[in-house]
Amino acid sequence: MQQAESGAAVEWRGVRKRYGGTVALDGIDLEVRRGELLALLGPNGAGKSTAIAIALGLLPADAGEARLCGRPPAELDARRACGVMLQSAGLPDSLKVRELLELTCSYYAAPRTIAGCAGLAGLDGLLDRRYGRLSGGEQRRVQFALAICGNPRLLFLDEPTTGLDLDARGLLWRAIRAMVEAGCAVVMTTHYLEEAEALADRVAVLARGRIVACGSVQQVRARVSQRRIRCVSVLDAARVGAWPEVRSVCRDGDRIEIVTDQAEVVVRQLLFEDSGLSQLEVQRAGLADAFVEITREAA
Ligand SMILES: Nc1ncnc2c1ncn2[C@@H]1O[C@H](COP(=O)(O)OP(=O)(O)OP(=O)(O)O)[C@@H](O)[C@H]1O
Repeated sequence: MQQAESGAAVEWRGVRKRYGGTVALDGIDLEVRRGELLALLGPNGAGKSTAIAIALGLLPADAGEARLCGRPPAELDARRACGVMLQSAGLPDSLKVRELLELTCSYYAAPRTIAGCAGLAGLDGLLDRRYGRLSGGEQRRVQFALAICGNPRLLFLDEPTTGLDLDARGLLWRAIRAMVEAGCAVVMTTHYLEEAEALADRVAVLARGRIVACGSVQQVRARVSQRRIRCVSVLDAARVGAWPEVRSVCRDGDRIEIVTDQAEVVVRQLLFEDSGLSQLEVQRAGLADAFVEITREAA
């Protein structure tokens, strides 16, 4: 199947969706290209799953449209180019992992080998186990293997690492990176902002059905001027918290941590008031800080 003329693997153009009185998507425009991972971020209920469901043709848009590789999502060829890992899978409990993989591979013209899927998703040793007897994290890895077994050119991952331990999460990150390097376009939702920071080429922040920030992780971080100051100090946290430039302050043992938009002013004041202050660090906003700030503004 040919790629869209625009080069987008998936695109949303003016997409709106309401459920009764609830506006889930309020006109979103977004696209993801081959070899690019877009992290779709947003608080609960922001509209992320609805956006994915519309792109997959599982839900109709009220207005606007989504395209997969330039085609309407309802077209079988367009959907065959996609791998999908949604939040709930509804797989039959009684089938063994190998059987699930063989069955799913059989839908595709050029699937991966079972061993290839198992290696990427960390399923070695689980292939002859029944799906229903696996732990939640093991089931999530099987769902990932099913999403990639057709060698997709476009991969939708809705909170793929929820419930995974650190090793399994690391393994999935490596597999996702390998897919992107091989030219796959990936749309991933996650509530783990360090995951978006580690994997995403671009992030889009949804709030109340609108895209309120979109760009590289650096660009989104740069949207907020916040800095975090950490130091060992005897100053009273409540007193520091009353300075007009300080947004928040907390004490952890002998250390205090301050969030501010005016780091230089606050650092000068700290040093002026506590000559014994030590271990001073100033850090710019991380993606998590930017996310909190941007979604707070949107609310
Ligand atoms: N079938 C439905 N009927 C009514 N309202 C719905 C339905 N599905 C979703 N909604 C509402 O639409 C809004 C967007 O939901 P959606 O599931 O897309 O959000 P989300 O960003 O994926 O949230 P989460 O992070 O919690 O998964 C929410 O207010 C939700 O309650």
